[in-house]
Amino acid sequence: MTTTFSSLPVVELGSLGSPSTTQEDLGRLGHQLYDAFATTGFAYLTNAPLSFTHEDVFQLAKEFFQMSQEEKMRLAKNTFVRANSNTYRGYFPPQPGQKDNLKEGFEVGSGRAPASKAGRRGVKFDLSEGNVWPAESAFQDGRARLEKLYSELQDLSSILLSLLAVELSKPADFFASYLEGSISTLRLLHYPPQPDDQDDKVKLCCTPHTDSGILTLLHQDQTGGLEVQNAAGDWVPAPYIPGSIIVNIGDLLSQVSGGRLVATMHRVRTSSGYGANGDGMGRFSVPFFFEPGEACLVRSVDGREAAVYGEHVRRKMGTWVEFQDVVAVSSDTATQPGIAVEAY
Ligand SMILES: O=C(O)CCC(=O)C(=O)O
Ligand SMILES: [Fe+2]
Repeated sequence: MTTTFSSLPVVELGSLGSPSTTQEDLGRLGHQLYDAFATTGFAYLTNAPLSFTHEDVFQLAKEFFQMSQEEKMRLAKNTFVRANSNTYRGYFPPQPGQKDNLKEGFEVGSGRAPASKAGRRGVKFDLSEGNVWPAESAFQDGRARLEKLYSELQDLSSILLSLLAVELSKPADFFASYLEGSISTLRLLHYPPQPDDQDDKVKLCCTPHTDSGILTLLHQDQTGGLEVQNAAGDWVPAPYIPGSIIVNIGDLLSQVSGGRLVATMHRVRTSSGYGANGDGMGRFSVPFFFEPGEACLVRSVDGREAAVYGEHVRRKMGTWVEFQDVVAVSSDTATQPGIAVEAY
């Protein structure tokens, strides 16, 4: 159960990167994380052991979205460009019909070659497919930087999960099987600036939802707009705190914990301005979704719930805006060669 929190707790992770960390330090961190996820479902993490600064991450996101639309559409999922074979990884353009979810994104998986193509040919969404990348000339060493960021966020998720396992009275390696063939997703998001209508209605660029999976690590820029719902139904702002990332848990981890931990509703309001940096580019965020392997059998700590992870994703996909039927794309993109404009 969430509480009537009015701000998100802050968990200081500095000791994780230190060679003198003791078991006691780790135990303390585990308690703090458990408390945060049991009451709020969300926390700010400070001093996370990442080699990337906040600026590095958003520099990377901006470099990606500033590429030409043509280069980005070359990476579009085949929902948007019939000629492309990527079904699950890659670029999705803003969909004008999605007024409260207006965003473009780029999704990257582990990049590991899938064990076998058998049984995967012809599936509508291949959850284990490889990544697609912009041309080196358009994105310089962006691929290497994204792969490194992915790997550091995967390692951090794995450490956080081992701390949580202990809090759930399980061995620290309780979640180790989730790492085998893990299909975690690193998503770059850009919410383009929106016109400032002169009325009092709340305007959203990401509608209320809970994350569906295990653990999310979110980098957000200084624009603000992220809000988290407390037990009273109030939307509590979760603005960027310098040097922090946000962590929250998804529906599946809530089930795994036997309901001890909560997956909390959140949304993003559009800001009236044009992004915190006054650069007129809108808002950027970079969520990383820690995910088990497609074939991973996910069990609850008290042996009740069980789901095969890939099946869980396929069940949830219908609720993800990026995978809802694409009825139209903008006329700009529709006139590009090779782009199919039709429902699937
Ligand atoms: O953009 C954000 O800050 C949040 C995005 C989000 O909640 C999501 O992609 O699940
Ligand atoms: Fe989310």
